[in-house]
Amino acid sequence: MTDIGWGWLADMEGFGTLGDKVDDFKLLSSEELVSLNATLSPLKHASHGMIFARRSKLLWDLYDMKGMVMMQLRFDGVLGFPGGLVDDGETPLQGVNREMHEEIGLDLSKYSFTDGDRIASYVHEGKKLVLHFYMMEVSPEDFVLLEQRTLSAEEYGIETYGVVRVPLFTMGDGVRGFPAFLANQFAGNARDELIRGLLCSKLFTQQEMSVALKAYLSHSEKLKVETVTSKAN
Ligand SMILES: O=c1[nH]cnc2c1ncn2[C@@H]1O[C@H](COP(=O)(O)OP(=O)(O)O)[C@@H](O)[C@H]1O
Repeated sequence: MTDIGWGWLADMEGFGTLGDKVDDFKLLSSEELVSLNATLSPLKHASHGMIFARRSKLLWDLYDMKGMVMMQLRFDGVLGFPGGLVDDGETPLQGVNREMHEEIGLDLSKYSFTDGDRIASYVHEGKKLVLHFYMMEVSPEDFVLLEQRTLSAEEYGIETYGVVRVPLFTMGDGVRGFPAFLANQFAGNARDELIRGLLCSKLFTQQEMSVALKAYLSHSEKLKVETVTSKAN
C-alpha cells in the first residue's frame, strides 16, 4: 500500500481498506483453517461477533420483525460487527471477547463467546488475513440492556460510533427495511457474515433470504444508475 508516513499505522490501515469484494474472501473448512497456518504465514487474524435475540413482533401492526441483531457504525464510516484484529499471543476467541469488551462494554463474566460459537472463518489471501465470525444469542431483555451499556464502552467515540439494530423486516415496497439496509457499505465481508448469521440462527429461512437478496440487488443497481445520472447533470 502507499506509504502515508504514519509508521506502523500505515501497515494496519492496509487491513481495513474499503471496497473489499465478496469474492476476495474464501470460506474455510476447519481442515483448511489448520493447513493455512503452514502455507500462508505470516497470517493476521481478526474476529467479529454477532449478538442477537429472537423476538417475533409486529411493528406498527404491519411488519413482522423477526428479532434483534447488533451491528455498529465504525470509525471509518461503514458498518460492521464489533470485533477487530487479534493481538499477538491471543487466540481468535480471546480476541473477539476482548474486542467485545472494549467496543461495546460487554460484561465478559456474564456473556462471552466460546469456541462453539464460531460459525465461519474466511481468508483474504491477498491481505493474508483470516476473519473469524462468532454468533451469540441472548434474551430480548438482555439485548436491550447490552445496547444501553454500549454508550459507556471504552472505545465509544473512538473506534465505534454507536450500535445499530438491523431492521429485520421488509416494507410494502419490497425494498425499505432489510434489503435497503444491505445496500449500505460494510467493512470486510460483514454483509456476507450478516446473511450467514441470519440463516444460521434461523431468523431467516432460505426462501425469505433469497427474496430479500433479490430486492437488495435490484435496489443497488438502481442506486448506481442514480449516482451516474446525478454526476452527468
Ligand atoms: O464486521 C466485520 N466483519 C468482517 N470483517 C470486518 C468487520 N469489521 C472489520 N472487518 C475487517 O477486519 C479487518 C480488521 O478489522 P477491524 O478494523 O475491526 O480491526 P481493528 O479494530 O483491530 O483495527 C479489516 O480488514 C476490516 O475490513
